[in-house]
Amino acid sequence: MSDAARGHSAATVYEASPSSVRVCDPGLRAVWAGARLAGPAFTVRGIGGDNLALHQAVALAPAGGVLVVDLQQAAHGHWGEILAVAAQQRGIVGLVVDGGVRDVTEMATLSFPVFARHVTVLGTGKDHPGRFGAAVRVGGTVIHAGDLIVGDGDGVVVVPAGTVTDTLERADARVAAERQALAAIRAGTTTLDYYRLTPSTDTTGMR
Ligand SMILES: O=C([O-])CC(=O)C(=O)O
Ligand SMILES: [Mg+2]
Repeated sequence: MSDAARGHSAATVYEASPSSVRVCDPGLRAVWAGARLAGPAFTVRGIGGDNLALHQAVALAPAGGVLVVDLQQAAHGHWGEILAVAAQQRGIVGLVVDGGVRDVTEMATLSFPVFARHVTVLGTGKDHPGRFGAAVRVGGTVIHAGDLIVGDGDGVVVVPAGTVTDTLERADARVAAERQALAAIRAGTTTLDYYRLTPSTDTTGMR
């Protein structure tokens, strides 16, 4: 994972600041096992079933950026090996797309992280230019250019740009606290005792 989220997982980033971090719906998934990314959003709105906007975006996005693309959930293979190699050439960190992609085995081999709603071979047109830098709706949530995107095997979360520093500081603190909890649990403390949880159900008779 890149330094943009200091190596924190999507779940840690969310739990660090649940009132500000937004969660994409679980239909947006890593298309290969182990894919993870972190970086500022470069927002793209294209027309579902057409991928000219993606070819443009690869040429326009800054190095270190994550392409965040609204394609209206269209089940077409808008992105594949060719675009992944082109994106890597430009230093683009990964892709989050509310639509479909293909060539997922090749993207795993390239280690290019992609989060998408569909995997499908169906091809696209190349006729409709995109819009760049405006707010987009992806994974059921509104994402602005510059928001921090963090994706891994648990899904994709969005940290509004103005809250990144605070959220990552809280994430650091949460990881430190969880390290202490894990040490205590490995030493035999129950999670009920460690977190001072009082079950409301009487389980004394259950064996
Ligand atoms: O046809 C396209 O542009 C999508 C694709 O499969 C690739 O990038 O390899
Ligand atoms: Mg291809």
